[in-house]
Amino acid sequence: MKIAPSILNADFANLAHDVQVVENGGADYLHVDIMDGQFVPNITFGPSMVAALRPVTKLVLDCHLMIEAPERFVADFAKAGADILTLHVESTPHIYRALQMVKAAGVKAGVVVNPGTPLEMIKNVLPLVDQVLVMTVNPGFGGQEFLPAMLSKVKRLDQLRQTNDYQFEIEVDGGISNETVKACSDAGTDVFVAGSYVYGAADPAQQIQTLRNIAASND
Ligand SMILES: O=C(CO)[C@H](O)[C@H](O)COP(=O)(O)O
Ligand SMILES: [Co+2]
Repeated sequence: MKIAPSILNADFANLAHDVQVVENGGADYLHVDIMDGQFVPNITFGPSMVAALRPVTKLVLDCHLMIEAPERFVADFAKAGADILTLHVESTPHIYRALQMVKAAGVKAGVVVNPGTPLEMIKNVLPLVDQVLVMTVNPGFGGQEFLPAMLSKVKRLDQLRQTNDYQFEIEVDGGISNETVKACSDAGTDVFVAGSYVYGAADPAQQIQTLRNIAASND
């Protein structure tokens, strides 16, 4: 199981410090939310943020690209030091080619589906990817409510993976907290993104530990 704090909810004026806090607190990935104001109704940052983060952390940089035609920026994010590039299937008519570009750049490739997008849309790229991200909120903002209907999507994805011996990890993103992490774990999730639950608390390291404990518990 992996915990991936999202810097969307960190203090941007003290980002290196906030990254250190979750790295020392046992995080596995650092989730970097890239938004372009087109694909989603919000703007964050681009490859220069990834380049700035690279020397200050050993954490895996798990970059979630919420941008139109992400294939335009694959080379820039790879050069900046991204470890995983996860692309929305809804963001390009050329998802297969875009994922091939990610892999050719030596970066792990992920595909992501919005809550309204069926798994049928990504069936043909499942043999290609290292990670499948199931959005458990509509993308664009942190602090939204978890959508429980997405649990059946995670379960079906896990079944597809077992039946076909696919190698990808399943990640969930949006509304992950002490109240929702266990259901996601039971459904077959490997990687848990958490923004406001981790950074909205006084002790982010404790929050990471709590998520890990609850996800791994047997009750
Ligand atoms: O991709 C995202 C939003 O589009 C973020 O990763 C996600 O919302 C994390 O924030 P929170 O845990 O507060 O829901
Ligand atoms: Co995200």
